[in-house]
Amino acid sequence: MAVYILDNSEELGEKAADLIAKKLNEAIEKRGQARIILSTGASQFETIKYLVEKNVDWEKVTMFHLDEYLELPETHKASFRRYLKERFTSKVPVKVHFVNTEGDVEENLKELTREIRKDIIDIGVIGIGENGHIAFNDPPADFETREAYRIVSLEERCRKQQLNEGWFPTLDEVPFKAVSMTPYQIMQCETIVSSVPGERKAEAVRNTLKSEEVTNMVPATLLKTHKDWHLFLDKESSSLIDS
Ligand SMILES: O=P(O)(O)OC[C@H]1O[C@](O)(CO)[C@@H](O)[C@@H]1O
Repeated sequence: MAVYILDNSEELGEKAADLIAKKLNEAIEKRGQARIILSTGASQFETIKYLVEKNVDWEKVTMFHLDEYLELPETHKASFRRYLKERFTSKVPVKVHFVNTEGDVEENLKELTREIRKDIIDIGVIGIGENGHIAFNDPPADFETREAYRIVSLEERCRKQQLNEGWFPTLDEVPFKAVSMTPYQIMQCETIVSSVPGERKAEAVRNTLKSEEVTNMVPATLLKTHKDWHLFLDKESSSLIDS
């Protein structure tokens, strides 16, 4: 595990993007292609903004999508497909595999699972929620399932976070269910980079780093057992580490 503490979210995003681009270029050099998983949310704004400016042969990169709300049209401003299209896939010519929640979702997930398991994933860009979640695996997260994706229920704190971030006008409008990559599948990435800026993440960061055990009540603790996990914090998100 490597922890980097930057002054602010801009510096955090730039440094995280540097590392992600380096890993993508190493994979392209070695295997002729690179495969990346991207997460979304306000915490990933700066990382993705700097990432698309990096010197990478993007045509050799395939992007997989981490999680998505169920029953939310792509036209909704909270749609993660919309987010990724606006901020990433419209800016760099990558191949893309979205979590498609239109039509037969189970069938779509089977197809996505076949695609993701065709080869290794070089890098997972995996944010951490205020409740310590990774993707939409809220506590208590299922660390056991070997599926790649599954349909999950969202806990109240996670839904409130989405409201507070301004993605939805009322709590009632925040979906109760989502498709999420599983913790098991996340852990298959060769490298994991977590960009976690901001004061509202300070508690989750402290709980993740301080917990002596891996616990599904703080799902991000699982990342501490990964062979190559890089955690990018800023002054605010790291403010409770020593408390
Ligand atoms: O950026 P946020 O909204 O704080 O979310 C943190 C993480 O949680 C998820 O959004 C799921 O809510 C991930 O995709 C994201 O990186």
